[in-house]
Amino acid sequence: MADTLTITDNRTGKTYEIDIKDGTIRADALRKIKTSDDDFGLMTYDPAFMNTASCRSAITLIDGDKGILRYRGYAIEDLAEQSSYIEVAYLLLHGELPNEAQLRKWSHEITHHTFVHEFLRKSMEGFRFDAHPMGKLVSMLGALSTFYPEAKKVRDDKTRRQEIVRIIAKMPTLSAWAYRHAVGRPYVYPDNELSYCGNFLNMIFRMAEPRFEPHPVLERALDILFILHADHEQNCSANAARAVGSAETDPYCSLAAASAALYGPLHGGANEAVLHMLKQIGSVGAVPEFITGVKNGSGRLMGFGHRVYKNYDPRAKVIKKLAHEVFEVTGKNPLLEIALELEKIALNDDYFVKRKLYPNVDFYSGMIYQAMGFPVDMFPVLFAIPRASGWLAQWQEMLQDPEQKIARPRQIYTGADLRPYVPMSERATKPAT
Ligand SMILES: CC(=O)SCCNC(=O)CCNC(=O)[C@H](O)C(C)(C)COP(=O)(O)OP(=O)(O)OC[C@H]1O[C@@H](n2cnc3c(N)ncnc32)[C@H](O)[C@@H]1OP(=O)(O)O
Ligand SMILES: O=C([O-])CC(=O)C(=O)O
Repeated sequence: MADTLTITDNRTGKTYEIDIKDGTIRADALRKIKTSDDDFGLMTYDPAFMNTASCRSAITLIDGDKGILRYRGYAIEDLAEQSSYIEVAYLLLHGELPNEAQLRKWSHEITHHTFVHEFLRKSMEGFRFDAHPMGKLVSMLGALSTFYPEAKKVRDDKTRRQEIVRIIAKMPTLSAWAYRHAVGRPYVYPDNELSYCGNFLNMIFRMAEPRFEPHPVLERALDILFILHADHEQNCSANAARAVGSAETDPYCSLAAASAALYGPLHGGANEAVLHMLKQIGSVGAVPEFITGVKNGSGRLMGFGHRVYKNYDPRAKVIKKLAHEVFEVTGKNPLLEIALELEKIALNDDYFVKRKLYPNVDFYSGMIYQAMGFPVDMFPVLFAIPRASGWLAQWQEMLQDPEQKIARPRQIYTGADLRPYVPMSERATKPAT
């Protein structure tokens, strides 16, 4: 339903009439009301785009107040229970669940692109022994672009599909090699007989011939975690993938940018930060004092809070339940008790209740990864592997949207007015900084 909003600019006294449709003001409605060359028109000031829809998307729906997450209309809980990560990746990218033949073809294609060029394996050797695996992954994704110059044809449907398959296939290989480099063990090549997660676990943990045999509960748990992490609409890293991709940059570099965004502790790096926080707290008895510190500004409660969810993150609910199933096999992660106590106290504390701060996807996932034997610095990498399918779905949708243009927000200029250049001899002397 169309409606009209009348706005008066206090500075110029001009009045503007703006069309609103379905609760949304379109930016072109603002642009069109520019009345003369010395009129800058109207602009929205929305730091971090908290109230600005940067795109239209049919991929993922979040209802943050109700704690609902759906991929292409399917509830995340149903997908976690009944689907597989490879099927979900297909769903995100194609819009529909695959039939049997489509799934077979899709899995086959991905399985047969898992190998990466030997030169990349060698370039891993250039990193320091203690390099963070996420730093290595970001670099390796950028480096991959140099092996596939044809990927620059981003407007070509066939090329795009080829690169999508390659990236989903190669993410586990690069990630596993980043780990093997850190621990000084020989790299394990992909095994095309194995499932997506089975192959990844083999490349990570294999110590002797013929293969690493994961416990089926743990292999399935990893697959469920991959499903839960696959997409999350316009989060910081998807936004980075779209923004960089909007310049028609190739998908490897666009995903390197997305991975760099994910690396941050306020985003995908939070799973790593949660583990450090729980270790630092050290005991259930120390939780109340830690919470008091957070309320007094000592730092944030990592794994809590979300830009969109003002209710329990539905992924965290599934992960919390999954943690108990995993611990039946691995034994309980001793940090679980501290996490449960943190959640209990926070959810009953006015500070967190008033701000609607609940556990997010990163709160419990790390405890599962740790129980499976992954080192803490691999946690953001474990997030990036499945998120690649979401980034690629967002990137593809952006390129296919005829309304999408290069990402280029405006600004409110707060600097000096025009002033004459000051010769060096007339500048005030200040000590060099
Ligand atoms: C996969 C993901 O990316 S999920 C998110 C992972 N990140 C984390 O877990 C890090 C901890 N959480 C946070 O830093 C934030 O909640 C974010 C970054 C996720 C969301 O941030 P925003 O939507 O910008 O919320 P904002 O920073 O404005 O916080 C709103 C209020 O809640 C407080 N707050 C938000 N999160 C937390 C937290 N985890 N611990 C303590 N206080 C918090 C803020 O201090 C602020 O309080 P104020 O109104 O008194 O100033
Ligand atoms: O949506 C967000 O802002 C962060 C998040 O939970 C995700 O990317 O999974």
